[in-house]
Amino acid sequence: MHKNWIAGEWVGASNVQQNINPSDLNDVVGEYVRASADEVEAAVSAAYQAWPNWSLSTPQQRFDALDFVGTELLARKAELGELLAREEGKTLPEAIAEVARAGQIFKFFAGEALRITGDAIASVRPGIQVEVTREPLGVVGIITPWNFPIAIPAWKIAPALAYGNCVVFKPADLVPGSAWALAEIISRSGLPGGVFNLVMGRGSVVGAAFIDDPRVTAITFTGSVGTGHGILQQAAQKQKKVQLELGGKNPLVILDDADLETALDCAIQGAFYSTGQRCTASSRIIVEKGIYDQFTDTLAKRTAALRVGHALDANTQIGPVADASQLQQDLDYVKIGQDEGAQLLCGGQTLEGKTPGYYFSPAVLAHATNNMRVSREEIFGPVATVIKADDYDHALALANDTEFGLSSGICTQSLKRATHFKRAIQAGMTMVNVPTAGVDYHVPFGGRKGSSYGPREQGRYAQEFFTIVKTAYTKA
Ligand SMILES: NC(=O)C1=CN([C@@H]2O[C@H](COP(=O)(O)OP(=O)(O)OC[C@H]3O[C@@H](n4cnc5c(N)ncnc54)[C@H](OP(=O)(O)O)[C@@H]3O)[C@@H](O)[C@H]2O)C=CC1
Ligand SMILES: O=C(O)CCC(=O)C(=O)O
Repeated sequence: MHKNWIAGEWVGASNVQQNINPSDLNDVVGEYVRASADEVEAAVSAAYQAWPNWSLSTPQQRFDALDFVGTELLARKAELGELLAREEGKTLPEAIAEVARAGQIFKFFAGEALRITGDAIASVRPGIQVEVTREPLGVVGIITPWNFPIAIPAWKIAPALAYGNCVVFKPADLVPGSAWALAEIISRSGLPGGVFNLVMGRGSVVGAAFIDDPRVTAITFTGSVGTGHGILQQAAQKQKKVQLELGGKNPLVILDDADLETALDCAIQGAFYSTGQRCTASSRIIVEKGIYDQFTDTLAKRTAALRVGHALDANTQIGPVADASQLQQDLDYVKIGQDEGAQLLCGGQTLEGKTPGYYFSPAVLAHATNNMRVSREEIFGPVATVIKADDYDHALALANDTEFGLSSGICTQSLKRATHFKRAIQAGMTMVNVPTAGVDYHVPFGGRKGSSYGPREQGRYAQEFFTIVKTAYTKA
């Protein structure tokens, strides 16, 4: 049985939940203890008490702990990748790559702990020196979703610790296994007790309890728009710092002059890999009218040929959907799209696997318009709409006509159009001849409009959220 890590000890025995493999519903990945409200309280207390000392820890101490975690994640990526694939349904190569990404993130932020800098600025008054420094926030509450069970925790926990904060971490209830494995490595990394705490369980119990606690200074959350907005309201009343990464309805624009193979690769990778369960997925494919029919026909043929199956099967390209409710959501949206007048060219159905699981064939909804619900709401599955554009200007206008603004992309051979698109698209990230999903680990990640709130995650920009600035004036 896998317990919670609170104040430097493994605790909890009651309220055990089973972690079920979405590729094989008979496979129990493990048993994990859900934290009680008292245990959440204990985790917050431990973090709050550990913080004064940890905030004064040396960059070397922080480097050593984070580097230890990164090294072990990289060394165990095959084993932990298998665990991740079993609990979330990502294919084994995708899962191993995600564990490696988590390891690289810990290594990156180990280095960042050594690179914390400030400014020395001449005062406008004589004899005074001004220093601007970055200080840790205190206790940071971390709430993560199920679709990246180890990379998203890594890119929140590693910077929080690197910049001297203490952590209370609540992973998604659906995928506690990778989070527990990460916490187990962190528990051996040399951090003093209470600096890092794991509290598994339902968001409505565990997450809600620490958001209200005045000792938690900041909350970083990735997940759905509705939950994110609720957390923001709750936390803002207590004047907490909040960072939200929410949904996307990411456009991939394909112009007549695009290299067709590149465009197809970008569309299939971006829309369907990782079973489309990425906030960066290319869920709206906007195609210029000159190549619309050829592109759409080829896309449908290639999508229909994708091999859906057990995440651990070497032959599988698309793993199962994460759970029954997500599967139902995908099926519902395919029906909604058809009812709205989009044409289902392939997929959109449940499939029988060799084992009982949540198998769903990737769906292409062609002749869609941008005002259909399937083009406006996040489906979070392997379902893409294909929308026809009259020309580049029309495609750009369609791409920007959304409440979201996370990722975006264009496939074109025109440097002029690519340059214009990069400037004019209203999104936090944009890609030229590269899929909208699958980002680097050392550069900023985040969106505009309804997709994000607060400073960027990842790369050195992460310090904007995880530190607070102090200005000191000294007269010698
Ligand atoms: N932008 C993104 O990366 C993601 C977007 N989504 C979108 O969200 C939809 C639903 O997915 P779902 O997993 O339910 O997303 P949620 O937003 O409900 O869950 C994200 C995290 O928030 C926690 N949580 C839920 N309610 C609360 C609360 N009241 N207080 C504090 N924490 C809370 C969850 O816990 P628990 O696990 O117990 O629910 C989970 O850890 C998807 O279909 C997709 O559209 C989902 C995942 C990632
Ligand atoms: O596309 C990626 O690499 C990251 C996607 C992501 O963070 C998400 O879906 O939550």
